Amino acid sequence: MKQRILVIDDNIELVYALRRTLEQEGYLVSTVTEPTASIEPAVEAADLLIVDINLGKASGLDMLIALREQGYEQPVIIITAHATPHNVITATRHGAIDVLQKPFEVEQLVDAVNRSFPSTDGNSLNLAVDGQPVIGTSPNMLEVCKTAGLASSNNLNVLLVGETGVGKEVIAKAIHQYSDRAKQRMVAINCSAIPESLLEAELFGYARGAFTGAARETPGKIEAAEGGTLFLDEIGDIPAPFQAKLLRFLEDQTFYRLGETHLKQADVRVVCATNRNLDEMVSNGSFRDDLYFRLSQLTIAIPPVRERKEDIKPLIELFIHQANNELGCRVHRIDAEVLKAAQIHHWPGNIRELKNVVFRAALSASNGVLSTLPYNSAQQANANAGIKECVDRYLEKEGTGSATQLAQIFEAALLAALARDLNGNKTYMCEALNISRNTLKVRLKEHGLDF
Ligand SMILES: Nc1ncnc2c1ncn2[C@@H]1O[C@H](COP(=O)(O)OP(=O)(O)OP(=O)(O)O)[C@@H](O)[C@H]1O
Repeated sequence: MKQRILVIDDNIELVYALRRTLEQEGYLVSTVTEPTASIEPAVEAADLLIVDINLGKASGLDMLIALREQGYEQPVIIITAHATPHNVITATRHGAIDVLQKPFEVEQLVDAVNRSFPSTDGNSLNLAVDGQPVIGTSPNMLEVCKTAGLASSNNLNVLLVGETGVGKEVIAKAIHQYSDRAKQRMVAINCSAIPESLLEAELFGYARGAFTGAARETPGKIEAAEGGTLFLDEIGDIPAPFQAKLLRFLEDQTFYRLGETHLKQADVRVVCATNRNLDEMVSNGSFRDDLYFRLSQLTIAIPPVRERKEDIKPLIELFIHQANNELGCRVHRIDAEVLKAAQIHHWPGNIRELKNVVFRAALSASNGVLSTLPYNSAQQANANAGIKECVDRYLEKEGTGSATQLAQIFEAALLAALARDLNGNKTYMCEALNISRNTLKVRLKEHGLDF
């Protein structure tokens, strides 16, 4: 029997095109273009829904939530021109199996539809959401938000990995805020900031007199997070003895306060983060493999900012707005050339660095325009953090390569550094390199740096 698809979108041309495509694929398609009308009968008859978020006066997300509340369990694919983290996480949190950003290729939709049918076994993806002003509509962030949505709908231990400043804590908060535990607290511990001897007391709590200075009975972070989420940041930095204790706790969520003999039972969801390479640490024996497997029931790799170029402009706009509010600056915009340079900067400190740089620039901006970005001098010294990292990565992955390959890596790093230093001005870049504009364009394109 043919599968029935219901398309809900107020864009008549798009609905027509989708109907044609899906019918050619062998599906039976019905459509709703005026979502104010009662849609339940049409939903009832469908095996899969394709829903736009912005339906004029109505919201596809509200509709999805309402349908779920009424017990409609069909798979839903969300299509939207506004794939913001909030929208993506909310959609996946409420059981959308995919979110496609408009404009999309017809094949992408057909692919998503085809994938949805074999998976009507109750294992469809649910993802998590965040209540923070989280920027990120790049394809890479879309994937992160989808997995965060999945995480928010279950209790699996989550491991967030990514370079410093990419937003691991932000995503941890998102997972918590969109989960059923949102009414309880998310309690964070920065494992690298606590002396080894105090980690256990901090996490499990202690009885009066359990150690010198333990003046009164004190609950630990696990108890503080009861019913909510425990966020263990910098998990790669915990010492071996503590790894064993944490593993024991994760096995059945029971623990003793230090100096007590009464076993306590916890109900917390554990989310961890690290910028270290745990795989490597497991291989060299500095991180227990059993703990690693336990912590990484769901792993979310958050890409560095340089792999989320589409997000840089909205992030800068957000930070300008924040600088205006928090520091009393009066910045209206960033100069177009400066923005271009920012979009190809290496950003080793990721979003944290971007935010600091924008705040500093906002303080010294004149005429309401950011006309330069004061990149960190430490990082400038490293101008070529990029070069070192590229070479290391290259040598790691590829072994020793040919001189030509290495030259390519240096060329890419040189172009990126030059574009940054010259604020993305191609005329100056051509002069500096003594090459034509066309050659510059080709070289930039070849290295994925075209702007
Ligand atoms: N998607 C985002 N949108 C807006 N701001 C963000 C986003 N992601 C991160 N930030 C901001 O960037 C800064 C760094 O984020 P966060 O602390 O979550 O990074 P992290 O990966 O946990 O860093 P570290 O590895 O150093 O612990 C914070 O000020 C945070 O608010």
